[in-house]
Amino acid sequence: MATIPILIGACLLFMSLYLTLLLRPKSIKIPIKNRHVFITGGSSGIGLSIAHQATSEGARVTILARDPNKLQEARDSIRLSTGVNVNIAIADVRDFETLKAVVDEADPIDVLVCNQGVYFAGELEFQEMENVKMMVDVNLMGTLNLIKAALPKMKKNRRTRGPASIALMSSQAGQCGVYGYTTYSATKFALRGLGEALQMELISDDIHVSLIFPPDTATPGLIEEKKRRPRVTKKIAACSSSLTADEVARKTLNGIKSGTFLVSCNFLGFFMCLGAADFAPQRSILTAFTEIFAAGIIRFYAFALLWRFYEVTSRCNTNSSHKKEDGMMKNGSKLM
Ligand SMILES: NC(=O)C1=CN([C@@H]2O[C@H](COP(=O)(O)OP(=O)(O)OC[C@H]3O[C@@H](n4cnc5c(N)ncnc54)[C@H](OP(=O)(O)O)[C@@H]3O)[C@@H](O)[C@H]2O)C=CC1
Ligand SMILES: CCCCCCCCCCCCCCCC(=O)[C@@H](N)CO
Repeated sequence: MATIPILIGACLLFMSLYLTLLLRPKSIKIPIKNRHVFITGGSSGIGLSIAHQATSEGARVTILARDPNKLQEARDSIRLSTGVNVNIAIADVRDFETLKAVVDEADPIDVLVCNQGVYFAGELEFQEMENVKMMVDVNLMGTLNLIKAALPKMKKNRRTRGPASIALMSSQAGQCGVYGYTTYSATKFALRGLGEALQMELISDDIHVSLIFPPDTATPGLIEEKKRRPRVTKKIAACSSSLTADEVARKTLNGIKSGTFLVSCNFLGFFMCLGAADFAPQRSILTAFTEIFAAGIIRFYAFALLWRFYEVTSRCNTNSSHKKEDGMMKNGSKLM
C-alpha cells in the first residue's frame, strides 16, 4: 500500500527535475540601487509612488509626463521625503520624435517603467471616439514608442552594466474583459502580447520584461474615472479589493527585482495570474508547479464569477433604454 505515495512522490520529483531543465528564462535578480530607473507617468498616482520608493532604495530616478508643473511638484515631494532630487523629462508619449530626443538626452536606462496610461469607463456604444483613440494612442502606441525610443541605449554595453528590466503597467482589466472597459481592456490585454513577444526578442540582450496587473488603485486618475463609471462596471470592479498606490508600487518593484513576468497585486490577482498563465514565461519552479495544478480549479471559480458578472449586467440593464440613459448621462460629454 505504501507504493502509491512512493509513486506520487516519484512523479512529483520527476516533474520538478524536468521543470528545472525546462523553465526559460532562468531565474534572475535585477538590482535597483545605483541604477537609472525611468518612469513614465511618474508625476502622479502609481508612477509617483514607484518614483518615491525607487529613490529611497538608492536608484537614480527620472520621471516623465506632459505637465511640467505636476512634474515639479512630484520632484519637490520626493526631495522632501528622501532628500534626493529626481530628474524630470517632459514629453507626450504619443509624440515619438520628442520622446526619442528626451530619452536620448537622458542617461542610459537600466529599468524602464512604462506606466503612463489614461482610462475612461463607458460602453463603446456611448463613448466619444476621441477618448477611444486617446486610450489606444497613450496606453498602447505610447508604450511601443517608448520602448522603441529607449532600446538602442538600453542595449548598449548591457553585459557590463548588468541585467535590465522593462515593466509594462497593465491592469486586472487586462486579464479579464470588464463591462465598460471595451477599449481600455483591449489596450491592456495588448500589453500582454507585447510583453511575451518582447521578452523573446530581448532575452539575449539580458533585458527582462515584467507585466503588472493592479486592481482599482487609489490615485488622482481613479477619482476622475469613478465619476463616470457605469453601474455594472462599479459592481464588477468591486469584486477585486482595491489598493493604495504605495502597495502597487511595492509589488511592481519587487516584481521587477525578481524578474517576474506576471506580477499580481492582490489576493484575487494572484489567482488570476495562476489561471491565465498560458504562454507567460515562468522562472519559479514552485509557481510553475502551482500553475499546472491550479488551472482547472481556477477555471471552475472563473465560471462562478462570470455567472455573477452576467447576473449583475442583466439586473442593471434590464432593458436597453435603461442602459442608454446611464450611458448617455455618464459618457455623452467630452471628457478631455
Ligand atoms: N488607478 C488604477 O485604478 C489603476 C491604474 N492602472 C494603470 O496604472 C497606470 C497609472 O495609473 P494612475 O496612477 O491611476 O494614473 P494617474 O492618472 O494618476 O497618472 C497618470 C500619469 O500618466 C501621465 N500621462 C498621461 N498621459 C500621458 C501622455 N500622453 N504622455 C506622457 N505621460 C502621460 C500623467 O501626467 P500628465 O497628465 O502630466 O502627462 C500622470 O503622470 C496607468 O497605465 C493605468 O492604466 C492599472 C490598474 C488600476
Ligand atoms: C480566479 C479568477 C478570477 C477572476 C477575477 C475577475 C475579477 C475582475 C475584477 C476586475 C477589476 C478591474 C479593475 C480595473 C482597474 C483599472 O485599471 C481601473 N481602475 C482603471 O480605471
